[in-house]
Amino acid sequence: MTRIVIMGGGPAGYEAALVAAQNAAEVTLIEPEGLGGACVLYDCVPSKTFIASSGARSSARDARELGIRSRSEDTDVDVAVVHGRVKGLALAQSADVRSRVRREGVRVLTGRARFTSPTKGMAQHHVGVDLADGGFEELLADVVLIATGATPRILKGAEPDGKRILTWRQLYDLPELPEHLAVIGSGVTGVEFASAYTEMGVKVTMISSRDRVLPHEDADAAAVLEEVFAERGTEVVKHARAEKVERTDTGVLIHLADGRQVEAGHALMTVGSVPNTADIGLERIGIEPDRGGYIPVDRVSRTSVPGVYAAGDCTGVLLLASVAAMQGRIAMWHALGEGVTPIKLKTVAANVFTHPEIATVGISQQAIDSGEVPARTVMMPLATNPRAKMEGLRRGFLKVFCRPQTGVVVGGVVVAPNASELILPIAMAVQNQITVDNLAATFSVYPSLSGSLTEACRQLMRHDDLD
Ligand SMILES: Cc1cc2nc3c(=O)[nH]c(=O)nc-3n(C[C@H](O)[C@H](O)[C@H](O)COP(=O)(O)OP(=O)(O)OC[C@H]3O[C@@H](n4cnc5c(N)ncnc54)[C@H](O)[C@@H]3O)c2cc1C
Ligand SMILES: NC(=O)c1ccc[n+]([C@@H]2O[C@H](COP(=O)([O-])OP(=O)(O)OC[C@H]3O[C@@H](n4cnc5c(N)ncnc54)[C@H](O)[C@@H]3O)[C@@H](O)[C@H]2O)c1
Repeated sequence: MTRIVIMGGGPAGYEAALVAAQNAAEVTLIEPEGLGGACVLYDCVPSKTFIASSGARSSARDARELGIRSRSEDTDVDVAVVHGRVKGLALAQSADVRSRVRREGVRVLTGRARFTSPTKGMAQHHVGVDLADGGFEELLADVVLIATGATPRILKGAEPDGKRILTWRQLYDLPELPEHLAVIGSGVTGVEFASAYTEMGVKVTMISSRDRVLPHEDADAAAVLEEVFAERGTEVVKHARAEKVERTDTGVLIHLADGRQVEAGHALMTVGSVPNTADIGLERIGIEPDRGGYIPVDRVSRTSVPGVYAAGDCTGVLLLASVAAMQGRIAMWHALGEGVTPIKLKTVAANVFTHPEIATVGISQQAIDSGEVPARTVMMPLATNPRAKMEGLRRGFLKVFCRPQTGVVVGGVVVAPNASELILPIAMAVQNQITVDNLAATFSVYPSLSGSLTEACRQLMRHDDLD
């Protein structure tokens, strides 16, 4: 029986454990915090639960435009209930994962793992576990999966104190909503929290080191978000690199690299993450992390050392729960000799959970505009969609990209309140190489937002095949 040891119980680790157990391996999973990992306990699940509450407040506000009013004009936020719900749901989800992996026969150890192999190049790997109860156990493994994830990056001079200067993991311990929150860093994490707190009625100031928010996402989508921020009074301070965050009597003072200063009540640091790869004994087996500390892997999750795989955020390959889980499963299928398709990043659908949401899949507009990928494009504003009008949606759009000659769909963007759901047909088209003609001929419900997808595809059909 193949002995498999998995370091880390996040989506990469626990999904791998399930696959390995189902394929008759002897599996031990080591995790110090709780199953589901940082994803379930601190990052993805809590933030999306908080965003669900902020979305409920937005719906109450937006309902007024549709003629529905509550007796009081004010919508109160019960922070204790919101935070309690966030933490409770995370713990419940973690417990669900724990019972699922246990049911499959996985041995779970609560502790911290590291390589303890005496020399490099051994056929079997030694993994030492510093157990939470103070004990130590050493395991012998034929295959090891490193799935240790990442933690919030700490900016020197802006060390979080959990009171006024916060990482996103400390937000749900605040006794009240901040009066004025400065969000430092305008990547996906930063804009999701900026949007959620804006929708909660908090005054928010975004500190963006670039000329726009979401520098790595679709520029038109980022522009929509900036419009919404402007309409809701959320200021975006651009070309602004925070150098230091200082505590004051009433809150925080943020010192920017160009000498500007921004005052706020609380500062939320969303300046990226660092992989948890420093203290796991990689040097003992001969794995050299890259400059960012990430573990290099190939498309079936192999590291440079035979029998050692890595998956998830510790590899730096698209930091998404869905990708982490797929890398973990692929690693196990490969290690156990099952047929496996290498991971295809161009088919990954992702969503930014702002208000409105931004969902993307496949080739980006930027890759097309730069000439890197030849494609025809269409952009349909939702404002012309009948269902959007009925729902009072003024902003948002849908983009579809296809190959110039064949019409095969290669990518798309959706900006809409439920973009995370609307992206699926485009993702299916990209994954299965479906053409715009096929999508155009598909019945969509009338009236529906997805009607804009079939309409977009009809527009892309109108072309000269001899182009
Ligand atoms: C605020 C936020 C929101 C996000 N929202 C989304 C989202 O909506 N959708 C999405 O797809 N992705 C989202 N992500 C990204 C997603 O959370 C990560 O991609 C995902 O958690 C990666 O899974 P993982 O298994 O690699 O690592 P993690 O979930 O980080 O799990 C790794 C685990 O390894 C454990 N560990 C560390 N060191 C050791 C050791 N030495 N021994 C044993 N165990 C160890 C840790 O305790 C941790 O529990 C979000 C990220 C952030 C920061
Ligand atoms: N909905 C989701 O799926 C979701 C949500 C959150 C995060 N994630 C994943 O996590 C990844 C990381 O996102 P992230 O936003 O945490 O990190 P990031 O590294 O993408 O963004 C951090 C931002 O902070 C800026 N920054 C760094 N130092 C700064 C400073 N001193 N002052 C001002 N700005 C500074 C950087 O320029 C960057 O734009 C994403 O790419 C995504 O894959 C996904």
